[in-house]
Amino acid sequence: MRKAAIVYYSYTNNTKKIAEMIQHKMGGDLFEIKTVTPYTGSYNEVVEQGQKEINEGFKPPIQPMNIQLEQYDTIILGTPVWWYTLTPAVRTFLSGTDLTGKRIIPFATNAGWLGHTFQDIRKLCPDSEVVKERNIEFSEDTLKTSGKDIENWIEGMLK
Ligand SMILES: Cc1cc2nc3c(=O)[nH]c(=O)nc-3n(C[C@H](O)[C@H](O)[C@H](O)COP(=O)(O)O)c2cc1C
Repeated sequence: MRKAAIVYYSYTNNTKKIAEMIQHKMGGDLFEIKTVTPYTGSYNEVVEQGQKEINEGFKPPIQPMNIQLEQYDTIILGTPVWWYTLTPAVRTFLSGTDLTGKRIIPFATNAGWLGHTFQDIRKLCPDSEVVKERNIEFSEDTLKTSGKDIENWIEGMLK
């Protein structure tokens, strides 16, 4: 496998931790998706704002990422689950980036309600090969999915 790009968005760092675990185990380049306007306010306020954005299909502007896509044939894509789907910032990234012909390995961190996250990612990347998706559960900031399962999944990516 050629070098992979690990692209992720993370609001409370769970997804970031998994992205870093992947990089530590198999190498690759890390790219964080950041919104131009950060989410502010209490957690519950962000949960409410997130609901509104998901319902409206809002795509928040994201900061330039300077990712040279031609260097990668595989994109490992990490998103938290917000209201049963991918986060608005990851939607912006997928809508604005041509991933034709790329292999996409998505993972989603969540608190137990994955919803239709992977189906929605597939719809946004009709010209990519979306494979080996992985649901990773946390309880607040404690990892619930077994570390061994995650390691096996990461090792399986190299095959
Ligand atoms: C706006 C918002 C909506 C959320 N909606 C869901 C959900 O639908 N299902 C779920 O299991 N967890 C949901 N969560 C919890 C997060 O998916 C979970 O804590 C995730 O690991 C956070 O990732 P992060 O730390 O990388 O931001 C939501 C959190 C936020 C802030």
